[in-house]
Order: sequence, then C-alpha cells, then structure tokens
Amino acid sequence: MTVGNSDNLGTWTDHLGNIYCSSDEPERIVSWHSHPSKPKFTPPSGAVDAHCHVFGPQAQFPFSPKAKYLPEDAGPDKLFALRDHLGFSRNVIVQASCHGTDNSATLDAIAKSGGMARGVAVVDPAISEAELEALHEGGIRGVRFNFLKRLVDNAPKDKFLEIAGRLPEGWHVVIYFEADILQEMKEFLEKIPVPIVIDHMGRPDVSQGADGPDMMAFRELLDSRDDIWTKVTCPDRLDAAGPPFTNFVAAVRPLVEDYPDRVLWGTDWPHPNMQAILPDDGQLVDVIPQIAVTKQLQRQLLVENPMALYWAMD
Ligand SMILES: O=C(O)/C=C(\CC(=O)C(=O)O)C(=O)O
Repeated sequence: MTVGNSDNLGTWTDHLGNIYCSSDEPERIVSWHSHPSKPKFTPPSGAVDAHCHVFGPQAQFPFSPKAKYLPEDAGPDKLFALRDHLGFSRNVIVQASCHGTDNSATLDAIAKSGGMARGVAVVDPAISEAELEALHEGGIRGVRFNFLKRLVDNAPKDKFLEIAGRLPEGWHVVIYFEADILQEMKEFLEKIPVPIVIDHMGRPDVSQGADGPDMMAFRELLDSRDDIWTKVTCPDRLDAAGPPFTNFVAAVRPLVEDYPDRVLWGTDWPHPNMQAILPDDGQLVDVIPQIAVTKQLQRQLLVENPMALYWAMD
C-alpha cells in the first residue's frame, strides 16, 4: 500500500485518493515452524530451554506502540506443547522487545507453567523496589538490557547500571549486543555488580572459526570475570550456511568444553524476526550433542547451569 497523507484518526489517503483505516494495520508475522521435527537427541531428564519468548495473545496483552515487529500470537499453550515435543521440562521466558516494559504476557506464561518456567524481564528504569519484588514473586530472576538498534530506540547505560545495583537478591542481568560493539561494552560490563548472561555469545561471526577474532574477543570477555555466563544459542541466526550448522558447531564446541559451568542453551522460539527462515526446533535440538559431546557436558548445559541461575532460590 502506498501511504500518502495520514491523520490522527487512524486513516490514510494514498496518491489515488483511496482511504485506508486502522484495520489495515501492518501484517502480523509468523516466525516459527508449524511442525518442527522430533529431535533425534533426547535431552537429559529435567532439561531447561533457557531462552524462549511468548508473543501475546495480543487481545489480552497488546504489543508495545514502540514494537519494531508485530508477530502473530505465540502464547504459553504453544510454548509448552513445543517444550514437551522436544523432550524438555522447563522454560526460561525472556521478555521480547515487542512487549516493551510491560511484562504481563511473560508473567502470565510463567504463572500457567505450574512452577516449570522462570523469566527475565525488561523494566522501565524508574521501576520501584516494590514492583521489582512483585516481579520476583511472579518468577522473574533477571532483567534484560537490549543494545540492538533494530530492536530498541535507546539503551541508556547509566540507567541500566542504576537498576543493576538494586535488583532483588539472586538476580542477574541478561545482555544482548552484537560483536561489533563488544569492545565498547567492556567498561559498562565491568561495572555491573551482579552476574551477567550474554545472549547468543554476543553474536560472533562463526564462519571465522573457533580461533577467529570474534570468538577470541568473546573468550577474553569471559576470562575478565568468572560470573559472565553465555547462551550458546541461535545457530539459525549465526550460521548463514544453515543446517547442519557446521560453522556454528566448529566455533562453539570448544567454548562449551572450556567454559562448561557457564553455558546455557535455548531454542529462541518463536524466533523473533526469523520469518524468512522458520527454524526447525527439532534440528536446533540436534545441534546440542555436537556442541556438548559428553553426557556430563549436556547435563551442565541443559540442567545444572540453568537450574543454578533460575531455580536456586526455591
Ligand atoms: O530472540 C532473540 O534473542 C532475538 C531477537 C529478538 C529479541 O531479542 C527481542 O525482540 O527482544 C532478535 O534478534 O530479533
């Protein structure tokens, strides 16, 4: 649709004089596979999908006016059905940017999980102590700071540091950034007074290999503090060659072996913004035994590490 003049009443007029109304809202996207395959790999008992999201349902939990993408509903019923299909037991639900700082959809999904989900919130810098405590009661165990310009309008480091200094006991921060800003993030990361979890290893170029500049810079960061954890996630985002994700496996397996007590794994379902690819979650699970090649590494990655971060205070 060619949008010409718009007004404040939710109508638009194009160059031909056609009038459109707000019911012509942008198309809602589907970014997940409708029939993911059954993985060949059987996760250990009690396995945790430690990075996933819920979208809506919009009628109950509207998306943020600042959302950079508008997805179809992907609520707790679908998430828990996928969990069971893949052979997992628990979820860590990370507030997605399309819900802004209103964590209601994430809290609703946690409440419906019967204790089998925890969450990571995105909060307004002005959040009160009482609101943080309410999030804790609702199963939240961390806050996420998102530095991806395509997802958020701003990422105020000073305000993030202020919040990081007054989180409830046992919480951590989850940070999402891309490899090109790793160096400039270092000073900020050093000042964070709680454990840090880095999403998708800070998005390295895995085609450079395990000894390439991105992975080496990331290792240097992990070596700078022993309480930086990372999610060895998203071959679908990081390995442009696609399945079987050989570049991802080659770059990430040594990391899992060298930092076995600081790695987490997750599906990333419903794969925000991945509508051009629609990752098959069964195939993603089958990457696990290639990056964590022993039963012990698999137990640490999928059970012990996420349980220590998200269920230790029970
Ligand atoms: O699921 C992810 O980690 C990645 C996202 C979406 C996201 O983080 C968000 O919407 O908050 C992405 O790269 O588009």
